[in-house]
Amino acid sequence: MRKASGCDVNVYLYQRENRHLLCHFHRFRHNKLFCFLTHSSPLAHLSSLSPSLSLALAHSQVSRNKGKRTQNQKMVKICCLGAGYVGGPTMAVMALKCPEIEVAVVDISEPRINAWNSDKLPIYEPGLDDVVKQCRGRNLFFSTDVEKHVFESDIVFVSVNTPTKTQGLGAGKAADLTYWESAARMIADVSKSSKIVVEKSTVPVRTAEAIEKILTHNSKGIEFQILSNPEFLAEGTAIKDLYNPDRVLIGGRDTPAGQKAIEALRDVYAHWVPVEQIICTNLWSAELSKLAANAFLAQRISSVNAMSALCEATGADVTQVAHAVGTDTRIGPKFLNASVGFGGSCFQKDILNLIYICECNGLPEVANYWKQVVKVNDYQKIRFANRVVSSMFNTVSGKKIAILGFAFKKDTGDTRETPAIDVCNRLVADKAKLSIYDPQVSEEQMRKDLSMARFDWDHKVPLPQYKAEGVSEQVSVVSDAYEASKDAHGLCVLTEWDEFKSLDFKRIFDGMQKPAFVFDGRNILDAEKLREIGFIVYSIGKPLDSWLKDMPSVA
Ligand SMILES: NC(=O)c1ccc[n+]([C@@H]2O[C@H](COP(=O)([O-])OP(=O)(O)OC[C@H]3O[C@@H](n4cnc5c(N)ncnc54)[C@H](O)[C@@H]3O)[C@@H](O)[C@H]2O)c1
Repeated sequence: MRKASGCDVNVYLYQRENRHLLCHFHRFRHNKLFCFLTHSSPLAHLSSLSPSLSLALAHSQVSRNKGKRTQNQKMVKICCLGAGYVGGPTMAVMALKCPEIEVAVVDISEPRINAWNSDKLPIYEPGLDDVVKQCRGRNLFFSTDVEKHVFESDIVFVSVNTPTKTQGLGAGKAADLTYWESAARMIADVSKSSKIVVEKSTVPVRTAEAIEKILTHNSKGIEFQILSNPEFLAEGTAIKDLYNPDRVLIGGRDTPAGQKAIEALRDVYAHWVPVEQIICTNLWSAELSKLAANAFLAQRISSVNAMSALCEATGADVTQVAHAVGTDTRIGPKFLNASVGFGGSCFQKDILNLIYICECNGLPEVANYWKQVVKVNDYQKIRFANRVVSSMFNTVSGKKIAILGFAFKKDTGDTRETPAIDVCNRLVADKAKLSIYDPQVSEEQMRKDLSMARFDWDHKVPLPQYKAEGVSEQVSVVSDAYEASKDAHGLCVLTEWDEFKSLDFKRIFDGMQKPAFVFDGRNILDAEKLREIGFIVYSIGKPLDSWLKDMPSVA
C-alpha cells in the first residue's frame, strides 16, 4: 500500500479462474471504493450489486483447493447492529479472522458500547477478552454512531434483540420485532449505496420478506439483498463455537443477485470455516432451521427431565438411563443431562415463537406438541423447589437456604430465563431466607431479575407469584459459597459452576444447621461423599434418600 494525495491507493492481486488481475483501489472518505482495472475484468458476474460493493466483494473471493484456501486482500466494511451476547463475540471473531476487513459493532446503548471499549467487557465469555484485545482499534471498533457506520458499510448484520411479545396480538408467544423493524427503517434511511443486510438475530420464518418490504419501499433505488445467517453459538463456549462451528448457515433469495450475496458472505466465513461446513439454503429454510434447532435441543432436555421424575418415582437412576439411551448412535450422548431445567434467552423464546407460527398456520397439533417442551421445563423447576420445601418438613418459613449459582449455565453471567429465578421466587413465596452466591452475576442483576413480573402465557403449572418487598428482605447476595451456607438449613446448586465441585463440603456441613440438606439441581456433586459427611442429599432423577422417600410426595 502507498499513500497518494488525498486518498489511499491499494494495489491488490486478484486471482480467479487462473487469471490474474491487478486492481487499484482508491479508498476515499466513507470507505467508498473506486476501482480501476488494468486488465479485462472477470467481475461482471457481480454486476447486479452496486459497483463499489461488487468490486469489494469480488475481492473477497478466495480460491479453494480441497478445503484449503489462499486469501486475497479485501476492502469490505462490515457493520453489526447490536453489541450483545451475539453481536459482540461474533464480530470480534470475524475481525480476528479477517484482518483486512473493518468491522464496526454499533449499539444504541451507550453504557454497553462504553463497556466494550473498556477493560471490563459487558459480557463474560471465556476467551473473549483476548480476542477483543487483539483486534480492538485495529479492525474492530465499537461505537454508538450507528448511522455513520451503517452508511459506510457493505454488509450490515442485524443482531438486535427479538424478545417474546408481552402485550397485544400474539403476546406471550410471538417474537417482538420492534427493534428489528426500527433497525431496518434506519438502514433504509441512511443508505446511499447498495448493501447486503444479514439477519443474525433469531426471527420468525419469513421475517426477511417483511424486512425486504421495509427496505425496498424506502430504498430510493438502492439495492438491498437480505440474507439469513442465524447464529448457533452457545453462551459459555461462544468463542470456541465461533472458531469451530458445526456449521454456518446462510439463506438467501434464489435469484442471481441473491446467490451472489450468499457467495459474498460465504467468502467472509471461508476465512476460517471449511467451505463444506457452510450450508447454503433458501431464506425460509435458514430462518426456520434456527427455531427448529433450538426446539430440538430444548426437547431433549425436557425429555430427560421428564424421565428424571419417573426415575425418582421408580428407583431408576437418570444418569444410567441417559447413558444407556445415549449410546444408541441414532440418539447420541449429548444434551442428556437431567437438571433443574433449561434457561437462557433463546430456548423458551424460540419455542414460543415456533408455537405461535404453527398456530398462525393452522397447525394446532404441532403447536401443542412443542408447547409441552416448555410446560415440562416449568414443571421441572417447580418440582425442584417443591422438593426443597417438602424435604424440610413442608415449610421453609424463616429458614436460611444457600443458593449456589444464579446464571442460567456455567461460564456466563447471563441470567435471562435462568431456572434460578423461578426456584428462588418459589422459595421466597414460602418465606425462606435466601443467601445467593454466583461467581459472575452481580447483586444488582439478581435483585432486578427477582423483582420482574414473570410473563405468564397459559402455564398449567402454577409459577410463583413474586412480591417485590419479599425479595429485598428475604434475599441476601454474598461473595462466596461458605458465607452463603453459614447457618443455612439447606443448600441448592442451581448452576453447574466448576468451582462448586471442589468446595470443602465438610467445612460447609460443620457450619450448617442440622439436619443439613443438599439439593443438587445439576447433578455435579458426589452424592455418596456428601452422605458420608452427614448431608441428606437430593440429586435430580436419582434414587431418593430414605429421608426424602418418607416425606410427602411432591407435585
Ligand atoms: N444469546 C445467545 O446465546 C443467542 C444465540 C443465538 C442467537 N441469538 C439471537 O441473537 C439476537 C441477539 O441476541 P443477544 O443475546 O445478543 O441480545 P442482547 O440483548 O444481548 O443484544 C441486543 C443488542 O441490540 C441492541 N439494539 C437494539 N436495537 C438496536 C438498534 N436499532 N440499533 C443498534 N442496536 C440495537 C440492544 O441495545 C442490545 O445491546 C436475538 O435474536 C437472539 O435470539 C442469541
